[in-house]
Amino acid sequence: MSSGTQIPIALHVPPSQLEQFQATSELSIAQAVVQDAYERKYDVVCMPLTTEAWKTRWQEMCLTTSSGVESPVARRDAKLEERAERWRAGEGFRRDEVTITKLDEAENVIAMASDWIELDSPDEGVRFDSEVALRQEISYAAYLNVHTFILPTPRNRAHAPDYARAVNAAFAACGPHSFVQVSIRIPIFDPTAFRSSSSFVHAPPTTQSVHGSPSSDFSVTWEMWDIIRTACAYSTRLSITLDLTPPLPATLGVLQRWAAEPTRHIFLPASTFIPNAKGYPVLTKATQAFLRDIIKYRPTIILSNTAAGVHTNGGESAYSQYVRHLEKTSPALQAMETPGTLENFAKGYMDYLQAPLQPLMDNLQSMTYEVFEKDPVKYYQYEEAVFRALSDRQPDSRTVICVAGAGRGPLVAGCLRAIERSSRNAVVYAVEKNVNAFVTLQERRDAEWGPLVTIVYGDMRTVELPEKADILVTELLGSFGDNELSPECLDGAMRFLKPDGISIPASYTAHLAPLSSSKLFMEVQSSPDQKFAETPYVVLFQAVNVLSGDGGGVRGKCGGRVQECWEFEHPRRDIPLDSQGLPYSNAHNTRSATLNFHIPHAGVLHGFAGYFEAVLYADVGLSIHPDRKEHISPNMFSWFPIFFPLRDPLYLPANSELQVFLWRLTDKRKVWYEWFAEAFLPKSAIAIPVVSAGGSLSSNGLMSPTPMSAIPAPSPLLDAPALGLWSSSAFADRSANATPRLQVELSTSPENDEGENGRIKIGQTTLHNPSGRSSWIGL
Ligand SMILES: C[S@@+](CC[C@H](N)C(=O)[O-])C[C@H]1O[C@@H](n2cnc3c(N)ncnc32)[C@H](O)[C@@H]1O
Repeated sequence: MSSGTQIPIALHVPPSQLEQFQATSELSIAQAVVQDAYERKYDVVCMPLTTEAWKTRWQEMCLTTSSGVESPVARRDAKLEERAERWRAGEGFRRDEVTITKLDEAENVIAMASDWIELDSPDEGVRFDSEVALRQEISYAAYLNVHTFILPTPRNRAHAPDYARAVNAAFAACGPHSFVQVSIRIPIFDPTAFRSSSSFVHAPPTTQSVHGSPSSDFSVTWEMWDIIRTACAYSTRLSITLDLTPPLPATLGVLQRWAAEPTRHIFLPASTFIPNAKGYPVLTKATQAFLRDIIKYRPTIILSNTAAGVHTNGGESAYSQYVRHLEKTSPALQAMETPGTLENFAKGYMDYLQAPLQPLMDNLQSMTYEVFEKDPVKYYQYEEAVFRALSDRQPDSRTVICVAGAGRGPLVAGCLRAIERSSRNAVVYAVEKNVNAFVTLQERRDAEWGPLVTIVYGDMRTVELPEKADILVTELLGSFGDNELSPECLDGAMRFLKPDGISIPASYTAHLAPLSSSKLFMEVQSSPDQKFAETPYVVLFQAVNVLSGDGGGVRGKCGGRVQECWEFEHPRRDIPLDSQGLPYSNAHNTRSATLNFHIPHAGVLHGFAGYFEAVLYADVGLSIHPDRKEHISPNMFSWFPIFFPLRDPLYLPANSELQVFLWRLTDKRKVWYEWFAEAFLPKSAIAIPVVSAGGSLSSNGLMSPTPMSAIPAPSPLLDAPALGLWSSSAFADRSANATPRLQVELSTSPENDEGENGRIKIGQTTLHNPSGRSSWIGL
């Protein structure tokens, strides 16, 4: 058996191999199969629930004609028809038709439904009789407490809804107290390779044989899965057994979509392995990379046909050993085991929806501060920013630093270290409105900090300081930058900043990407209250897929994979202020974004991922932007992304465009977000092949680079060193109130410009959270 941390490896025992096992006085056939697998060092057995005897009886009853020949036209024997009718009325299995009869035989067995069941047969009669057979099998599996029941591959796109409806009905057949998990065996692509050349035909036929046009589209099997899980209302008891029998496509975008689905098992036959130079079984580079990544979800790997000598060297154990090698060298699993990484820190938080903090309205607990303070990266970046700002000041100057929202004091300590490193003359004021944290600040002032630090209790929007500050240091940032009301708090704190004073952070931006995730959608839907589908959450994403691609899309009008929504800059000197130095209204903190995303592969939109990036000072910053964080603030784990859910999923075909509208709105008491999206299909996309995230398929089917007609705006932080624009001296030359970031015009190609007429509207979401009815942040 495997150790607790290893992923389980199962042995697939097909119906033909069951015959090799004999029942003895001590062991039933099922027990003999399981014992044999243990001896061969497998953890679990994957075997059929039924025998050949059941197949034979079903075929006799449901397919055979009086002449014994399967024929749609011949008249059926009246006796057979009567037998079939009695069976349809609810007759069960005979003892020799099932492989398992006792509860203890079912432990450590993944059961497979009869592989001849054709819920999507072109023949209506076969479909209905297959459904009766499935109900019988699944209710028997539930009776025996089988934990997982794998259904045969859907083979016929044209009848995928028939398959889906039958699966949903089968769940009901198990009864309300069953926990049996149903897994659909799905190849990543190319169902034609799986299409049985001799589909059953019921007699007499009631419909014409329709298979739908053969398609090599990578999306077909995923589409069938999407129909099934939608018909089953995203049941948590439904999962995927991903069948890696056909070779994997090389385009990552196609593979990524399976990461956003509940893939619990991977079916990996010996034939998928290729021989290495010494004849040992190994996997192609694409399959290796795919498995190394998906292994982080701890699927059960079902190995098949490993004893058949498909490869000349290594023997049967070489396949499991190779899987273990991939597991050991999986970067995702390694990161989870390495202290100091985000993955290690957040092991228990993956894909869990958390309500964002409201540090302005609520007083944080000491435990919450304790968790923040475990992240050395954030505090180092702040210290470095203050150090650079101090170093840019005259050596003989006196600097007043104000840390507003000091919490338990880690930024104060960072400022003191920066003062020492820069050898500047400076004092620190620490402002905090959390009465409880203020006790900790008093303690640290007395025990650690001494006379350089003055602590002030109060709200930075109203408190008075004895002198004005040169540098205002705050960390009021949420996962989306402004969602913990940093803009509003800083408006108040600007009263005590000198006219030429600076804010750390100088600016922050919010970024968005369209996201698919069954898991997150199911979590949101688990509450009937619509409020939960209109609330942004903080989530560490794992089983998700970003649906957008880079490259402008078919019309050349789309932006990048992750797009910037808006920006806040501090200090902002263009706002009229009242006699107390406060803005008259909060209107200047409203924002709106209209973003156009290219969707290269078909997918289901479940919501949006939100990220932030902040310029602290010069080129020192913080980022959780998925493509830039590792360059700007590597291994920082203080913030997880934000998730804006959708109330209903929105299907997006390959090469579609998604236009997203997001608003940050405000009244006197609160701030809230509203969101809405529309889907379009470019007219010219209807005739073109699938375009991948990183390139396009040319007419000969080979990859060619995508023409970059629209480029994403570069990061102000990332691009700074490369362009040499934001060195400290270059920044010092800029006007004091300008934020150091680049403005880049998005270019579009006029020859592709078809205007609004160039695309057809295909769908939209509802408006989420109108007037902040479900979620808001209190001022
Ligand atoms: C995210 S915590 C950061 C704490 C600390 N600076 C750190 O980095 O560990 C934000 C802190 O700002 C405080 N805060 C939020 N709004 C404030 C306001 N208007 N006036 C004073 N303090 C505020 C909160 O109580 C909280 O302690």
